[in-house]
Amino acid sequence: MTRRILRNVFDRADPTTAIGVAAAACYLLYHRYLYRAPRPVVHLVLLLLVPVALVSLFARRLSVIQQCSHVLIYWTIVAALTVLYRISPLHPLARYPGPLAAKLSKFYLANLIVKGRAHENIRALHRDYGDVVRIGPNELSFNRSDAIPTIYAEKTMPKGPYYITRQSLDGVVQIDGVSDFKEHARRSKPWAKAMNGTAIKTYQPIVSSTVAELIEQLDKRVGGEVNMSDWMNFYGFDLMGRVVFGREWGMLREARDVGDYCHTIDKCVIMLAWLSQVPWIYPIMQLLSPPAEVNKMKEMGDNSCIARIDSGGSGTKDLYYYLMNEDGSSKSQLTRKEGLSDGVVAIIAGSDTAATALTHLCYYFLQRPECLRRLRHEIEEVYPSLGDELEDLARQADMLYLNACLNETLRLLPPVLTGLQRSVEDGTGGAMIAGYFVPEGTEVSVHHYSVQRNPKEFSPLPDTFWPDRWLEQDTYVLPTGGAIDRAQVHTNRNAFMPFSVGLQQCAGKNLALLELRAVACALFRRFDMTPSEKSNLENYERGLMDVYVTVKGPLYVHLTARQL
Ligand code: HEM
Repeated sequence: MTRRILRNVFDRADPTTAIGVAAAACYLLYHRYLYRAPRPVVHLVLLLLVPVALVSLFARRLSVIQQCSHVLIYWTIVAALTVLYRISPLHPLARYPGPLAAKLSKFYLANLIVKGRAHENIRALHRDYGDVVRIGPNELSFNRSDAIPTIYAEKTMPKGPYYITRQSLDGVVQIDGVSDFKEHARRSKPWAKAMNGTAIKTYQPIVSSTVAELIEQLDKRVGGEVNMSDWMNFYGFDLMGRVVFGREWGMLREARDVGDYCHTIDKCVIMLAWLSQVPWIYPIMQLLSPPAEVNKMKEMGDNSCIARIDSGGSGTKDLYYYLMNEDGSSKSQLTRKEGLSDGVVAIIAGSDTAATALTHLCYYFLQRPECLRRLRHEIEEVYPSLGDELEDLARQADMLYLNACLNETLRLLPPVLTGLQRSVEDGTGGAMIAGYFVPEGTEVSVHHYSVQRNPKEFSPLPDTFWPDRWLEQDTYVLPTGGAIDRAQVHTNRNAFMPFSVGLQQCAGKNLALLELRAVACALFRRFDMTPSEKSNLENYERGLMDVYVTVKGPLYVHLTARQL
């Protein structure tokens, strides 16, 4: 009976109209419910099974070629409706300006990522279009410090679909991809314990001995040419291996990228940053076998974590000791899979970012040697005896000029340049951000590379390395010459967010600052640096790739030992 009715309907219905109605329904489903990275099976059903099944119902009236062309019509209608709606005045973000290509598709941002220039491109968009720019069909970028608390600190906006790449095939999410606030609170508890004052004190001897090894190696290379970018990577990696698991990578000792891990991580982050911009592709990619680099990165972390978990703990108070609750002092416990996943995060999040910040610091001192001389003066004042700066790291937290130099480096070139996407959740009715109404279902972020160079937040000379802006003084001498008084210097600390802000900010900030200060004090006290013939300082910034974290090029210098 039903079959007969259906046959009657399909005998009378116009195939093109039927396919058009089905395509419109498919579009509405995607638009209303499925725009956030659905499972591959949903694409398969809606984009393949539905049109193929539909044309097969008309098989008696359509030739094979006509059937194929009707499937094509279906796809074209879905695509056309998507495009038209995105650029129409009916779209909830229609009032926000931005390039046409960005309004049409996330491939616009993905393309910027592949080229590595997203940080500069988005800044240019803010210059052209204003403080709030539509950088994706459903995405806004803010270049305003008053957007920071609402987006990051008020616990109302969870992480956006960008973070889908933090999810593994078996459903475990790395801590930096956990969007539910309650679940995040559970996952971050062990991190808080691993980064409190007591834990940090236990890491200090490890930091000191790793810095000492770096210095020893650089000492052997005095008079020659040294790629500081490589050496900072070796340091960052070795330190994280030791602090996190007590593991020896031996990069400083062997003066090379042992296991090719630094290089592998760079390749992985480029791939993941691209995929994060088009999150609907990620579940499809997960069905394929992962690229060799991803396997290698996973293997590197897993090898260290599995050995540690299986041995029942080492008893050494390193980061993993706290993370895995090896002393049993905490009620909440990460599962084995969560422990594996966060162990890899610790290595990657901690090694690469710190190495990048230190290389940038060297770059700025090459540009402004007078700043280096002033820092050295402060180091020698705080540590009159050589060697103390390696023994007593606690004093470094209060070194005003040192911290001003680090802030200035992290302001101009934060190691995480673009990203930190959050969502205005469905069902909230939208949100007011910095005086702008943002409808629900919108992804938002503050572009910290832009906001940290915004003249309304940092002036004068927002693009110049000028550590003095972080100091409280009555008068300031400008790097361009001339003096200005305090009222003319504007430094908005609330616009400074290299570690992000709020509950989901960098879990390793305290350790990061400890290691940055330690290297700066020991390195610049002992060595002078000049750019080598191979290094073209003007091209250094142009060579940086913004792939969420920064992939940096070489920084060649000549090292000279100072008379101490
Ligand atoms: C200069 C060095 C560093 C910088 C600039 C930095 C920056 C950041 C930023 C911006 C985030 C927020 C990411 C997001 O919301 O998408 C983050 C998260 C994180 N960082 Fe760092 N980081 C640094 C060093 C470290 C170190 C040394 C560790 C520790 C091993 C670490 C561990 C983490 C973890 C676990 C998260 C995720 C936190 C969460 O989602 O709760 N970072 N970092």
